[in-house]
Amino acid sequence: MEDAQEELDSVEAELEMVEVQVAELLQKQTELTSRKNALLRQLEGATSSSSSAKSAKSPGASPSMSKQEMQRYDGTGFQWSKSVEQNLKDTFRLSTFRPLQLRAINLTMSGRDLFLVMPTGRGKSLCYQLPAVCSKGSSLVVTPLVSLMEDQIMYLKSIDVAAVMLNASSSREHAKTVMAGMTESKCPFKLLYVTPEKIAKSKLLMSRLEKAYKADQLSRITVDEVHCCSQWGHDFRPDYKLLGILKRQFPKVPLIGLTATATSSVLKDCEKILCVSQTVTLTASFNRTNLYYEVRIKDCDNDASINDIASLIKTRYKDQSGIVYVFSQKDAEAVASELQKRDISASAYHANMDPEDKSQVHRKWTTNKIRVIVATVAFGMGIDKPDVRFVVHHTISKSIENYYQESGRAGRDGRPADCIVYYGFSDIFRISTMVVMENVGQKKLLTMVDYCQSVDRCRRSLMAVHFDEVWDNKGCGQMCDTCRHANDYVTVDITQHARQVVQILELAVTNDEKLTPLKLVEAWMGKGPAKRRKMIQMTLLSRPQVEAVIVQLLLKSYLGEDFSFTPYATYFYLKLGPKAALLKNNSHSVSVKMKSTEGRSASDTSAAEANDPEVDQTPDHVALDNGCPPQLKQKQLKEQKNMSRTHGKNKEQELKHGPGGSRESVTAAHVVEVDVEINTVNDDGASRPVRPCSKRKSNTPQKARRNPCTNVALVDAHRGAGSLSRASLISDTAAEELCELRSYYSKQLRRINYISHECLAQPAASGVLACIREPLRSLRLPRRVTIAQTARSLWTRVSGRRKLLHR
Ligand SMILES: Nc1ncnc2c1ncn2[C@@H]1O[C@H](COP(=O)(O)OP(=O)(O)OP(=O)(O)O)[C@@H](O)[C@H]1O
Repeated sequence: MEDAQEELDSVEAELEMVEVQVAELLQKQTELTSRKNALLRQLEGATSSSSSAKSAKSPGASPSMSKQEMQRYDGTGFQWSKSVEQNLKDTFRLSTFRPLQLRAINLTMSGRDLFLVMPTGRGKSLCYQLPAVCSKGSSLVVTPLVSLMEDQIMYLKSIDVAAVMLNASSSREHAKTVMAGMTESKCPFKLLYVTPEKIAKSKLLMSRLEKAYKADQLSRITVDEVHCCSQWGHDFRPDYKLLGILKRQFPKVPLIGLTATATSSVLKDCEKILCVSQTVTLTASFNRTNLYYEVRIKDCDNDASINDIASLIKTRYKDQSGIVYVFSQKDAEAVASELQKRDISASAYHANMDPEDKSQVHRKWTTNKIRVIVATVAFGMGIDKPDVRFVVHHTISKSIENYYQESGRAGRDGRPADCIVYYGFSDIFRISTMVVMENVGQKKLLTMVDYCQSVDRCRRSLMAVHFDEVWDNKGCGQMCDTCRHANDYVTVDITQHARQVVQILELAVTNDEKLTPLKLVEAWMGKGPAKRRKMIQMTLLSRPQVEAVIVQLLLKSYLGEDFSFTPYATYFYLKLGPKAALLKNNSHSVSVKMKSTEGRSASDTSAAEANDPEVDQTPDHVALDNGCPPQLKQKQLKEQKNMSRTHGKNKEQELKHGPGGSRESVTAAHVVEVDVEINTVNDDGASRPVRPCSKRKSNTPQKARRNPCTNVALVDAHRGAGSLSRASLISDTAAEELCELRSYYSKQLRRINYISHECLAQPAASGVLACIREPLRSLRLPRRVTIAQTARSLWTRVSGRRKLLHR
């Protein structure tokens, strides 16, 4: 039995090692694959004729159109060209086409099926509205939202283009007139807007479309927001899945799908769903050069972020129009009311409002009677107010596509505008529970989190990767916070922190416990049951740093997500991720990029101020994180000042390389590193133990952490000058722990004493004790270890000696 047990232990140990190696290889594979893809994209970019009009390609297996053939569609020698030109000027009152518009119009007029991927506000609508005006009969336009239809119809009416819509709330009378008109030889309207639900549910509509098709009166099928077809798209709508019927029934009618945010895999899916093949895809660069992108860290105190937003609106965006996006209907009401309290003309907008109220709010905002609209994502697609100077996200979006779409409401007049997102730790998990049911919801959310967490990569480059676009960082033109503060970050080794977090989660597994992100943060910061506190290594990082480390570990798969469902709610937990085992390997390290403490905060300049010589752009303060709200910055600044008073010149060194010259730490709040020596040396060179310190109740670990620097104590003030080089700066918390450890150690010593007396059956004699005490006294623990490691190491040695005695 014993042999079997022994072998089992060794097999298990070996297995563990193999698992670590497998995980390491998998990590390597992921890195290599992503590098390979980046290189392939680079090569593809170098060979393609990309410009602002990036490419014309087919998302499916169908062959792409040749460059020459494609260029032909930029011309004006088609039979419809004259009419197109004339209507552009006379009907739409525009003088020239924007990039890709003419190509798209010529392609659809020549009967090709087409996907047009163009950033928000670039003018996709013209690419189906102008052909509709220039064609016989009417065009069918499938649109996801009634509000979108209303906007378009309002606009078309204003330029005298006849357009109608059919949706669930259309009266019977209206529906009858529209359907009758569809088959007339001179159709009374040029565009018919319908929802996908109408196509799926109205047999009458389908039969009328059939008649119109046969009468050659159905000129085009337009699918607006075409990404909604795909289950991989961010706005997947099941009824869009049924739109394949249109191309199956009316194969000769050209289809044009429009979207601002579809990746190639989404388009592939759309192609299948819509039953089109040989589709030409025109992709314009996603880049909107007039938008300034910025990420700010959201204070856990909601008031602080509201104050920050309010102050932005009242100063930087004084008298300007903008949108504040929020997470929920409740947030929309609350944030709008908070802004109103701060004398800002703001109104809420969300799906649960009365349609009449929604229209009223929208109208007032469009006519500048309300300056700020505080909205959920219900307010988005099709909003075409040209002078939106800012789009602030009070909560991060659920994906990059969503963020791009929502922030894209800004600056549609081509003038500078700002897109600011407030990124908060707890918001990640609120959204996570919301998107858990979505196909790739978690993955998309983490990409958005990665966008926010990034301190070194251009925000545009992150979007470019997401939208499969080859990107040159120069294209940003310093119009994002990371480019504007390019060297404002340091690389930090967080391996030890990662091990501590993993240890807490392992302990939770042992105790059959699940930890929410908040619980994990608190546990790591030393809150929670005393029993747990004793068993884990508490961190001295500040709360924002703790949160940043945890998010990084989640992004890097050292941590994973776990959900539990009740009939009323979904709960989010953190668990060990696939790469957690790698941390068992001593040679494995985890490093991340973090905002350095030096330099100007990203939040200090906007798109408008970027080129303003009046604005002072010299570094004026020390920042801890990406553009914290001023209140938070002040708090952190205060901490830093305290710190610098204590540590003086060492701070510089520690910020760059971490305590002791290593690259361990990044911010001042993290400089309390415990370097324990149980024995200290007297002036005379004799070794003596650390004096027990009296327990001070006021110095709870929490309090000590809140003000880590003011309680810094020198372990032994009586050290001689020679031993000062080894002196350890430890906080009261650490000193307290050390005292506890010492008393524990003494108890063990007494136990050994007792055991040794019993075992050796000798009268109480100092000789036995001396033989243990001396080696114990001379224990010199390695530098740069934590208290818990010290305790473990001590205990191993103490029990080793006890075993010796037992023999
Ligand atoms: N060729 C052009 N010249 C000048 N302005 C144009 C041109 N084409 C479109 N616009 C204007 O650009 C604005 C945005 O156009 P449009 O609403 O079609 O954008 P979009 O790409 O559909 O955006 P979204 O995806 O947000 O719906 C409109 O005000 C439109 O009048």
